[in-house]
Amino acid sequence: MENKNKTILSTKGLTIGYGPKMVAKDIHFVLEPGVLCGIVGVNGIGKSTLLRTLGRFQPKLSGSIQLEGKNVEDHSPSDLSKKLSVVLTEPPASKNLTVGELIALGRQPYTNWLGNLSPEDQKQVQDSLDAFLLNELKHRKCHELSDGQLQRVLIARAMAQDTPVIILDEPTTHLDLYHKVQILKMLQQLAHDQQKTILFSTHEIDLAIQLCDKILILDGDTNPFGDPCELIEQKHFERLFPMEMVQFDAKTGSFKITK
Ligand SMILES: Nc1ncnc2c1ncn2[C@@H]1O[C@H](COP(=O)(O)OP(=O)(O)OP(=O)(O)O)[C@@H](O)[C@H]1O
Repeated sequence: MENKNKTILSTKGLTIGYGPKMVAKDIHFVLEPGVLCGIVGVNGIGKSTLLRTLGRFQPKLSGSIQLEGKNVEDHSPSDLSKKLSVVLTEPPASKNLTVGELIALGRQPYTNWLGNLSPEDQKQVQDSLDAFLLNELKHRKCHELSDGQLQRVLIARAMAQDTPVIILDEPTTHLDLYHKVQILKMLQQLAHDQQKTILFSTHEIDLAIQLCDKILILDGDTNPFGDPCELIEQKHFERLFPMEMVQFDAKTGSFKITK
């Protein structure tokens, strides 16, 4: 399943932040095609800042980000839009569009300036509608959707963009447990079946442990990265929250309130 020989996205000694303000440093990870990777860490530790930096929405402070063997800064904007798609937490400005129209926007990097869809573009849009169970909602306006439905549409748009790397900021926020699992399983399937590299931030640590191939823990110190089982064995989850409040149970891979 995993392609062990080919790195698609990696960071080395990456420091992120805003102007003079450093948010996190020493971020190292290496991701291959077909890998689902979760980023976890306490509120304000820098998960969104990292994703925004990887997507080039803001500059890194130091270190390197390599995308397909090239510094991410050296990709032209049009090249980048064919390599990396980003789903951020802000709702799209284009919520007045129908589901089909919003997903078709994912094909923008490939269409002419009129935005005409070729048969290949239409196939990608249809495949994305199918994969995220959106056919029945195709003609609905996006502002009429529930949070869970809208989240599926945004991910389907990223799938239609057909980039090897997809980055998502908290794709399961506001969803009930069933729909959190549904979204994460869809992401897992997209990663494994289509060899996409998918990186997302989440507070659902127990679900990430069960579903992700890799996890990056932003902890304000060494930022461990690895297989969920490895990270459990190395007791990294135990150190995530103050023990007097919550404790990690390595047997079940979940957190329990300290009595
Ligand atoms: N535009 C900004 N300018 C300056 N500092 C910012 C900006 N946006 C966020 N920060 C700060 O950067 C730090 C990291 O924020 P970030 O949103 O990346 O954390 P997070 O891990 O995603 O948090 P959460 O889990 O609460 O979403 C915080 O201290 C935050 O206040």
